[in-house]
Amino acid sequence: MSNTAATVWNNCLAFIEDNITSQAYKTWFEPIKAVKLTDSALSIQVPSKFFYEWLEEHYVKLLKVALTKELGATAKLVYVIRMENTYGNKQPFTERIPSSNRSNTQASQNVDVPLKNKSPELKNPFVIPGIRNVKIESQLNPNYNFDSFLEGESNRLARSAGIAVANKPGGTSFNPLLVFGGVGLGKTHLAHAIGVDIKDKYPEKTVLYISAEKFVQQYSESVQKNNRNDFIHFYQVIDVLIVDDIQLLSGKAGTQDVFFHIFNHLHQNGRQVILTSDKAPVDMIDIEQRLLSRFKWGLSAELNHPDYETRVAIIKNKLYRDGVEMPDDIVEFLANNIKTNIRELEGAIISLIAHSSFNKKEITIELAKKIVDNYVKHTKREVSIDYIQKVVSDYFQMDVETLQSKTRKRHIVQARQLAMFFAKKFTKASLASIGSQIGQRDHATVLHACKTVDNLSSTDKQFRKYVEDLQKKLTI
Ligand SMILES: Nc1ncnc2c1ncn2[C@@H]1O[C@H](COP(=O)(O)OP(=O)(O)OP(=O)(O)O)[C@@H](O)[C@H]1O
Repeated sequence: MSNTAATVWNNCLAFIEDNITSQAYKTWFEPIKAVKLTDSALSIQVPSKFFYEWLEEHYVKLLKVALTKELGATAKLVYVIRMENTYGNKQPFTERIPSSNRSNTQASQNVDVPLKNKSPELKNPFVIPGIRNVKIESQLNPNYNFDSFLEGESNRLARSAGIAVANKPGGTSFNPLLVFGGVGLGKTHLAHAIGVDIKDKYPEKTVLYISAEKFVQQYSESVQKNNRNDFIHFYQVIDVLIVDDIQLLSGKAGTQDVFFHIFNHLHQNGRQVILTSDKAPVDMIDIEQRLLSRFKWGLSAELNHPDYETRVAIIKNKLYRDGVEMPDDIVEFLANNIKTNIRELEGAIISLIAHSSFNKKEITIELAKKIVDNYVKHTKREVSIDYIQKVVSDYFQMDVETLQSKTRKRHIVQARQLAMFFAKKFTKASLASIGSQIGQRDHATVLHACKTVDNLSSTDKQFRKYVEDLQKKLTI
């Protein structure tokens, strides 16, 4: 019986399957098709250039043994790269690899290099050593590390998950790790800290930090320059991908699609993905469902507002690092007055130090009050959920515990729903976070409350008056 491409390849596959894990076999060998057999050269079709690079880097020896068994010592393997183009063109196409790619490899003398753009086939991988590891600048800020990221109740889960991921990137169930929380609460700092720690522990790993904004921009440039595939390949070789402010992909269907493919590739290959967002996945809008469900695969860890002790610790740590001393009563004053944004807390400290050194004045409580006024005025618009509950409870002459209780009494339910409605309106907190702060309810209850308040205010005159009164009280 004469050999055909299919029979030779099937025999090779049987041998390969016995020698690697079934996951690797499924991922890297099942998608391959044998397309041609001439003399002792077997052509196999692979779905991407990246695929070819991966085979060459990881399985070239195994392929050589398998093929030599079938076709003898002169066996040759030829790759045909056929891309199923999911990014616009409907037709699949066969990619031509420019010869410059080959000269990048640590080539031996007798490399059989295809002429530039002449042939879509990469000949004889057995004599071409693997593609060199590309060096990618990680874009990490070394000052944003775990030592400078102080632990408190508000960030314990996210910080511990971050440390677990850094110890074993891609090897925990926190993949992706999604860190979410309001403005200035440390999402970027924590994301960098994980990357910095991974780089310390695993210097050979390729780590990349990128803001979602930059990612969107790079993608649209790649579309303009018609090199989307290079863009995708670049991201597919990364071991640890950190994307900051992922909510910015909202409404950008093309970028979401490409990110979906990159994400799947990384995830399937055990690489680590770390994302940050100003919202919980459940609150993200205009993000495709299939992508949202990927975000929920791993762990979503929230950064909450820091409690008083953590705020004091953050201030003291900053002063210590800047070599500045400040009386305890001023530290306490700052911690008591700037509660919802660590960036503003840091800003107040910097302003205070600058004022006192430029004007050569002592740091006094009066100066602190003046400076904090700038921030508090600014933050006054950011009403806290505690404050909303207090105002609503006072208005209905009940205490906050009653408002939060499990009772189904109509006027208490309405007060609770109003508190949820205003919390959604006046704060950046997620539905889940509002629910947990107003009587331990879930996000669906908060959503229902918001809809009910909307409906009642357009149909019930008395109820509309409640909404208007409360709105005034909360915006004075
Ligand atoms: N736990 C912490 N310990 C020490 N510093 C912190 C902590 N959390 C945040 N910071 C500091 O607060 C500032 C704001 O943090 P960061 O920029 O990471 O916030 P963010 O949540 O990414 O904000 P944004 O929503 O604006 O993107 C940074 O200077 C950061 O170092």
